Amino acid sequence: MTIIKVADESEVISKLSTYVEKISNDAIYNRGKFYIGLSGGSVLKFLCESLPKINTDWSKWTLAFCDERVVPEDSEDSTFGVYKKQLIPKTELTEKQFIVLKQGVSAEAAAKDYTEKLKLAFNSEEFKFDLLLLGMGPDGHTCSLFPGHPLLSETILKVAAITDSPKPPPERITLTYPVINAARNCIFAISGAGKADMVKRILKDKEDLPSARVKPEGSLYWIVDSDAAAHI
Ligand SMILES: O=C1O[C@H](COP(=O)(O)O)[C@@H](O)[C@H](O)[C@H]1O
Repeated sequence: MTIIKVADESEVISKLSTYVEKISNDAIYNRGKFYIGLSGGSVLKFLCESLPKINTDWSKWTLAFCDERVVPEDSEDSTFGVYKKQLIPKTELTEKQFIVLKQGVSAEAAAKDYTEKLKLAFNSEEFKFDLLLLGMGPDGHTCSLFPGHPLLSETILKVAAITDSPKPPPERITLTYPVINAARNCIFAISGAGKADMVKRILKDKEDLPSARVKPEGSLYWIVDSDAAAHI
């Protein structure tokens, strides 16, 4: 694990640009494609600012979601809805490159459908992402994997439904650890004093919280600004 401490949110954003540019270009050079998993919450804002700055072959990108809320695409809670408005117009990406949630079905049906879409995208039963961009909530959750939730032990499903998310909205789908931990790279991007206690509990005290269970086969990076890193 590599912990990268930076001054502030703007440096989190520029560090993210550097890493995503390098990892995407390495993947495209070595395998001709780049598979990335995006998160919502604060990471969404960081990515909408950092991704347009990078130099890459956008046509080789396939973008999926580490988690997504089961809401209409035009809802402000829809993670894809925000990327559609705030990222796509600033890059050469097209909507077709995003693997999106099926609309108008239950969380369980959406998770099954998302699994099938990932099988097609990867042309495999194994979903090996080049990069997952992750956020961490103040309770230590990542993706839609929350402390104490039974989904933390999921080993069969690759994409699971959750209908009792403690953070609204309650219905979501999420990648599970077998997929997360198969990734070639995972990056957490964390900013602000509101995350400082949890950053300490995970990175210093090594508490067994959802974000601490991200231990990919590949590389793990935590980009943390000085407010979030205040206690480590
Ligand atoms: O609900 C969610 O929360 C986490 C963390 O969000 P943050 O705003 O505290 O950074 C996010 O990573 C996840 O994708 C999202 O659905």
